[in-house]
Amino acid sequence: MEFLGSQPTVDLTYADVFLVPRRSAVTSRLDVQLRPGDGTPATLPLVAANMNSVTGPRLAAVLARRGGLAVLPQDLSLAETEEAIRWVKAQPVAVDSPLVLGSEATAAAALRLIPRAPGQIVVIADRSAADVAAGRVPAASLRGILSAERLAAVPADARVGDLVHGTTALLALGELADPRLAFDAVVAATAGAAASDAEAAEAVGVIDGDALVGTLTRRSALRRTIYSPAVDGDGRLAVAAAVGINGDVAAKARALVAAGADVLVVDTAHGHQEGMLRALRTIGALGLGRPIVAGNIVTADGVHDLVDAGATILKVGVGPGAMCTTRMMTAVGRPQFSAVLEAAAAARDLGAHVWADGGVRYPRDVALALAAGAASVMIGSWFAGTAESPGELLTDADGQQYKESWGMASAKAVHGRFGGLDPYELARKELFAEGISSSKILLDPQRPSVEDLVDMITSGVRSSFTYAGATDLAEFHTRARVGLQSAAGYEEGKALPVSW
Ligand SMILES: NC(=O)C1=CN([C@@H]2O[C@H](COP(=O)(O)OP(=O)(O)OC[C@H]3O[C@@H](n4cnc5c(N)ncnc54)[C@H](OP(=O)(O)O)[C@@H]3O)[C@@H](O)[C@H]2O)C=CC1
Ligand SMILES: Nc1nc2c(ncn2[C@@H]2O[C@H](COP(=O)(O)O)[C@@H](O)[C@H]2O)c(=O)[nH]1
Ligand SMILES: [K+]
Repeated sequence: MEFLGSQPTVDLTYADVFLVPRRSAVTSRLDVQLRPGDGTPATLPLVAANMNSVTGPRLAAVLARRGGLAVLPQDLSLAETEEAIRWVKAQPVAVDSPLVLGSEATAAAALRLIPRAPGQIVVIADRSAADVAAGRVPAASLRGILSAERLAAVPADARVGDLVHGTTALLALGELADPRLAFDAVVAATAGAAASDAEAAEAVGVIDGDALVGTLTRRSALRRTIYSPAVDGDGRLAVAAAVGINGDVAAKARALVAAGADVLVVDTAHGHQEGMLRALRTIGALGLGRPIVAGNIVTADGVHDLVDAGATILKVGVGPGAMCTTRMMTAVGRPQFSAVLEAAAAARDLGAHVWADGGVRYPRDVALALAAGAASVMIGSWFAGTAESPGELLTDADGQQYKESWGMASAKAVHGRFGGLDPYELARKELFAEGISSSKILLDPQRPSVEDLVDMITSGVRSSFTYAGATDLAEFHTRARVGLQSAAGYEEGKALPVSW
């Protein structure tokens, strides 16, 4: 990366800078390759943050299916994390995991599972209690597929079993191996289907033997032709898991890898501290054979010390997070663009990589983090406002759907993490909150799914690469030319939703 004009003398964040277009030989945005090349199985430079309001098994599976990676938070118990990893590993790679409801469920119950928005579907099946407990969906129990659009048009207490009409097209998983042919198969199977529920009519059930294993819509079949899933050595969806720096770090790291975690993230607010170095040496000595991400840091010194202790990827960012009050509480941190730039340069010299963590609100911020040298970009709050994040889907007084988010150093998170301690120890921990305890993250009605956000972000970033004349991340790192802008320059870049 180079600066347009002279090297800046103050630290910068994403809003301070812009990318300059330059002569390009890349003729199509679809020729761009977004692999982070950081030693993880990810094929996209996107990571979902290890926050309780962001990453759960459902979001992890959906993101990995498109090539991103999600980090299960360290606040889940070991048993919960192992169960989450097992669930992700059991999900289909080529088709979507089915969201299943019994016929007796109401439309309101279905709309707590999926938002009232385009592209959202639910499977209706009459399963036995034993099948429900085992997570099995016998193909014979399938009653049909309903879209959120249809569910939103009926009374809240309508039984979903009464709403399914006609038969759902079924395709065998074995016939869907080739992504391009699978798209055609979905189109052929749904052509001319009854259109009382147009969106559901464009979805197929996918069976393997006598079990329903997934669904596929035209959109998900199209996505499959564009993205490559992030998978482990056995071809199962990849997932990362976080550990803190306290407690029996070795036992937890070993257990997470034994459960199938593909990447370990050692995470604490102040990553450049002895406790972190100790934890990294302990984990390194186990020889687990997994990429080790560590943070958070914002300096080249931090990179040197953490890599020396065994980290292969550095998580960079102190204070930029949407739920984060660290800068206002402590004055500590660093504007994120400069933090990533310095850390990435130091990491490159050591053969290590950087994840830019926090402060991403637009696709441009992802492009700029990559321009600064990051291999991948971690997103928290933005992904909290999606159908797949773990929180309950809520509706505010204006009818807008939202989910709650909170910081991992907030009083709420600290209370959850240390609730088992005696009251005195808990009270001491609660003195140091550095995050927001409750925030409302609206679902974008046009982009309710994390996949919709991935589409939006990657299309922006692919385009950034071609403006810079880069076909892959390594070229983007060298070809990106960055200029400084005023606040007015930044404002000028925004679209105008109403006239002035
Ligand atoms: N990226 C960011 O800007 C930030 C991120 N976070 C996130 O919040 C979560 C919780 O992290 P964390 O609060 O570190 O909790 P942890 O449970 O990981 O514990 C942190 C440990 O470090 C010690 N410590 C020393 N100095 C500090 C400090 N300045 N801030 C925090 N701990 C310190 C603590 O001791 P003692 O409690 O006795 O001081 C404790 O032993 C993590 O996911 C973290 O990434 C939190 C803040 C900033
Ligand atoms: N200082 C704090 N930082 C926090 C807290 N919870 C999470 N985080 C950090 O934010 C990023 C995600 O950033 P976002 O802008 O995408 O939401 C996350 O990965 C953490 O590093 C907190 O309570 N305090
Ligand atoms: K902030």
